[in-house]
Amino acid sequence: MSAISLSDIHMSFGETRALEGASLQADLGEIHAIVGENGSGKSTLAKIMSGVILPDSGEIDILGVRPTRPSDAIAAGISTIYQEIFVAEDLSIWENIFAGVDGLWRKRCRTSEKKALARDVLKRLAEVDIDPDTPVSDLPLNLKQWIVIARAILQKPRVLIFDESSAALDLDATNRLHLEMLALREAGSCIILVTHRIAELVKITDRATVLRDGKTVGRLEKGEVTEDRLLQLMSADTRHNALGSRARTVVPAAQKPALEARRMRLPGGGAPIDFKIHPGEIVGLSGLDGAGQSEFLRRLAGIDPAPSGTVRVWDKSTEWRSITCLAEAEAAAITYVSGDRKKEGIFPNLSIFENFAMPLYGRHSGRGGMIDTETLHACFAQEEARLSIKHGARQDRITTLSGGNQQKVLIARAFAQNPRVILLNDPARGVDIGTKQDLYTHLRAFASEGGAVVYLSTEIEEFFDFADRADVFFEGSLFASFEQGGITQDNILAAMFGKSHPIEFDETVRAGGRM
Ligand SMILES: Nc1ncnc2c1ncn2[C@@H]1O[C@H](COP(=O)(O)OP(=O)(O)OP(=O)(O)O)[C@@H](O)[C@H]1O
Repeated sequence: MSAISLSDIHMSFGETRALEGASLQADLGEIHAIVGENGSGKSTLAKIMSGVILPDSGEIDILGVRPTRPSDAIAAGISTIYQEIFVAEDLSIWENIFAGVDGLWRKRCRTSEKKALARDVLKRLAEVDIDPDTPVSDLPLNLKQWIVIARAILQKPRVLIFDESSAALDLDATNRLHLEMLALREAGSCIILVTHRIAELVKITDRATVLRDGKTVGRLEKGEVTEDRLLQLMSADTRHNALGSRARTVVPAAQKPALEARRMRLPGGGAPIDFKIHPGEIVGLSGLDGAGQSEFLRRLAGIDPAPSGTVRVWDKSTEWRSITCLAEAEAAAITYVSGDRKKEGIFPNLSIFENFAMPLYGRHSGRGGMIDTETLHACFAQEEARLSIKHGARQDRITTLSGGNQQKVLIARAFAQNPRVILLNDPARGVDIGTKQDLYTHLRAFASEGGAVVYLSTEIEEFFDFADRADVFFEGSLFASFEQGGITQDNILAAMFGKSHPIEFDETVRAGGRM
């Protein structure tokens, strides 16, 4: 029998059947992926393995234990890194790294040792040398993600479950994470990997279990884990496999840009940035973490002020209008979708519908401030169908949705605002491959009707056949731009590292480690 065995698991949340006959068998010394569309039950299965929720029925044996509480799982050597980044914002880095595992360390480890360990592990994982007393609230999202990963790895787990936990990491960081996973596998641990980054998964996993609508629909052995096979199993619908390439957008020479930045400098950044996007164009933004692309996008959206330079839009009635704050961006029909939904996207205490409708209330209210809920519900129905949002009742809290479906609500909200320019900051984080492709289709349709799309992604593959141009940031400035044809993995990777020509990468690192 396998070291990890779950058979015929059923689990419902009220009316929602999250798992309906899911099974998984994995062994120590392997990397095992759980794959499936948004809402197919992956996180629920991961939470059952971690003792966070108890299933309604089914057989469970993980290293001889059936965890009924998180502490059972931890005691048996099972560590989990969840999709949402759980850190205590008011505590320091070292306190966060040792939070919850203090009982395991208290007797053996003094505070000074914990601080030293915390500093060392972050040097290795995140390649930053940072004071372990720094409050976590001051840190960017990717460092918070590393803290959570460090906490799990320091427990030397026998089973380590990653639930969509590389989603905040850039390419370089993901490669380092893969090396950690491979080292743990070598040491005899089992890694359970839940991810939508299919290309990455194919490189690193030994076996895969595929879920569809809460059921296990396939188990793939090493040689069988291919992108095509996974897609076939994940979705009964074959439409996702037919993704044609995008015809190049030809911008008339005299056309005014939909949005432009002139001589913009980023805080602590490098050379001033000149940027233009025309109606009908899709521009991809990328770069290693901290290279400035995210800061740049936020300034285009009017969220943060630029230390120097201007952002402006062309409007037939007013001619040029500058954007210096959110209100001006909204008035100019610029919408922004954040990939950090927990921090700046969702309102966790509100319902699914309220999260969608909130920015639309002003637009759909009549005399006396009465909100036209009927129209808003019709808008919701349209977007729900467009993005296949899987949910229970509309009045349920947004937090009852799977992570990917929460993200879809935010994307739906942006579309429903009838923008002229849509700015997306890694929007497909945690979104399944089928929905990603649907999202590209909708963005293309939006562009073909004259909209402009700026799309930041940590996954280079997202730009192929999709973007008209890919702009790559390096050390706080715009370093290189590639047009269709030049948008290749080698060109973009080289520019991310500040090189003008494709670099010879060590294939083992590119593939995620030593196989
Ligand atoms: N606490 C909850 N209350 C109500 N419904 C829930 C709850 N947790 C999960 N669900 C529902 O169970 C189903 C499976 O959710 P789960 O989070 O396991 O999916 P997933 O495959 O991990 O999706 P994703 O890829 O989007 O993270 C979804 O329909 C979700 O809305």
